[in-house]
Amino acid sequence: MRTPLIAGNWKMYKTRKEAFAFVDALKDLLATFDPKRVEGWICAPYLALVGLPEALAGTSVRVGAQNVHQDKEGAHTGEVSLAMLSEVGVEAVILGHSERRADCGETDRAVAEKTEAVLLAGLTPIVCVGETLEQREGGQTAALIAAQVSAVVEHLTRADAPEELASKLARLVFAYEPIWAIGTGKTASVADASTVITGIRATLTRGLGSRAEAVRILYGGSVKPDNLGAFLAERDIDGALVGGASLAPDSFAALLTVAVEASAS
Ligand SMILES: O=C(CO)COP(=O)(O)O
Repeated sequence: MRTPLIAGNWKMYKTRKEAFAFVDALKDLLATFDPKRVEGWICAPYLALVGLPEALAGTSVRVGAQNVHQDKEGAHTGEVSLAMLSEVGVEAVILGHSERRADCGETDRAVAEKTEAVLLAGLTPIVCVGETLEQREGGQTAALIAAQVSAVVEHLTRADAPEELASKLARLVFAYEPIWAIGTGKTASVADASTVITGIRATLTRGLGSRAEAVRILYGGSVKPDNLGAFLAERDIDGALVGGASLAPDSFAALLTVAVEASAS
């Protein structure tokens, strides 16, 4: 049984002051219920990460980043390494978000290398895949998503991959985020999301065999507390990657509440 995961992606929102005010308010809300049966993650901008895990201590909410460089260190101006993230208590990293693929030209290859680096460093990668509206309307969704997922799996399982990687593959998380559903208020239908996510698991199974069963696959794109339950009711959808609705403490807590209820039913 896979543990449901609700990951908030704050994107480029919240100063440090705002981030810590959010945590204070969230802790008050979490005092009244225990979201232990689900994992909650807040993926904050870099500057807000410092001190955030300590501020969340005592809750079951953990902290992630939104990107990382794949190299251990080096001449990469403006980049941040896994050692730097680990040192401040970051445990997960969102990789290959469509906004980074578009804004920063991040390729499938770079996303695959970052995924390997994150796994080897003992953190959890949340690998994003998704199609544009044009690609969906052109009937390319299934092939495109399979290619994005395969690029990662083939890299992780290539002949010369480090041996220790094999034992870490079950910690992978994928997020299916149709680009046209991000920040638009228009979600994919539950049936469409489920079809794509079932396809992702099939691609994972071809590459990883039985280890694919442990991989969690999230849906992302205009998820709110009132539509989350329908996605979580699907067998292959293990949680959500949430932008806008993760920014307010009450709606993030409401998302966790829905996930707890879904996991109990
Ligand atoms: O991009 C997203 C999360 O990574 C989704 O954003 P919204 O929930 O605001 O649509």
